[in-house]
Formats: sequence, structure tokens, C-alpha cells
Amino acid sequence: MATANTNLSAYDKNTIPNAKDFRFGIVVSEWNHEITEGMFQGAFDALKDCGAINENIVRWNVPGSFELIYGCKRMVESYDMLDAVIAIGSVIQGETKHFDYVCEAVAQGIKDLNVTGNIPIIFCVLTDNNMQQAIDRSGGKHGNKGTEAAIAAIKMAQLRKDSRF
Ligand SMILES: Nc1c(NC[C@H](O)[C@H](O)[C@H](O)CO)[nH]c(=O)[nH]c1=O
Ligand SMILES: CC(=O)[C@@H](O)COP(=O)(O)O
Repeated sequence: MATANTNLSAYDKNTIPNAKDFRFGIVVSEWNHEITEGMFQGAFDALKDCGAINENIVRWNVPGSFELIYGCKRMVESYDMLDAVIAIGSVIQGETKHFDYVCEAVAQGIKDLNVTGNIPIIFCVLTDNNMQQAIDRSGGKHGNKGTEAAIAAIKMAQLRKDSRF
């Protein structure tokens, strides 16, 4: 099912673990900042709504989506108590192949962090054909990808905790 048939902000709190004891990192790309701020707000609000406290949510900014990889890596290295990190970016198709390289790099880079690291890194990067698609997915008619990412972060934090021996 495509996002057009889904509301990215829809969640049932009864099915989500309480987040009050978890610590979250959020790394936000400044490219297309009106879009990434919308997703940051969606993520922050959902974490709070599910029980997370302000003191347990740390935010860093990076210049573009390509830098999310290093930003997430350094954040995990700098804070030893994080339970999940959300990488927020918005890549919008331009005239050249730059879009493909940035999208490919950030997806592979964040995948690599998940494979090699111990902290789940959530992929909250919109890869849109145009600005309208980005608006629709960052608090617009299709909801907010940031909300969806926050719910994924809570579920993965719980999975990580439950999977410890
Ligand atoms: N065009 C977009 C970019 N480009 C910038 C790169 O992410 C990167 O910051 C630069 O190449 C320096 O390493 N970034 C986005 O997040 N969104 C775009 O649409
Ligand atoms: C996604 C991009 O990297 C991008 O918007 C760059 O635009 P262009 O390909 O026109 O230089």
C-alpha cells in the first residue's frame, strides 16, 4: 500500500510501549528545513505523547541528508545511554542525478549503522519528486513521516531492551 492510502500520523497508543524510560536522539538535516522541521515536530510530539520526557530527547542539526550518517554515528558515540536515534531528512528531485546519489548514500549509510551498531537508527528521510509530495508527508494531507518514525523508534527501543540477555 502506498503512502497515499495511509496516514503516516495514525497510531494506536494502546499498542505502543510506554517511552518514559527511553532516551532518544534526533538528527535533523537543514536542507529543505521547512519540511524537516515539520517532521521533527511530528517526531517530538509523538515521543512526548507516548511518555518520553524532554530531558531524554537530544537534537543535533546537520547541513544535509548526506551528513545524517556521520551525525547519527557521532551521536551514538557521544551518548552511551541512547535507546534509538531518528535521522530526519528531505531530499527533493532536482535537474541532475545528484538526487539519486544522495538518496542512495543516506539509505545505505543508515542501513550500515544499523548492521554494525547496537542502537537502532530510524530512517525518516523523505525522497520526493517535488515539494508538494514533501509537504503532504511532513504534516500535510498524508500525515507526518516524523510521527511514524517516532513510533518506530519506540518499538525498536523496546525490542532492543527485550532482546538483551
Ligand atoms: N539537494 C539536497 C541535499 N543536498 C546536500 C547534501 O545532502 C550534502 O549536504 C552536500 O552534498 C554536502 O555533503 N540534501 C538534502 O538533504 N536534500 C536535498 O534535496
Ligand atoms: C536532491 C538534490 O541533490 C538536488 O535537489 C540537486 O538539484 P540539481 O540536481 O538540480 O542540482
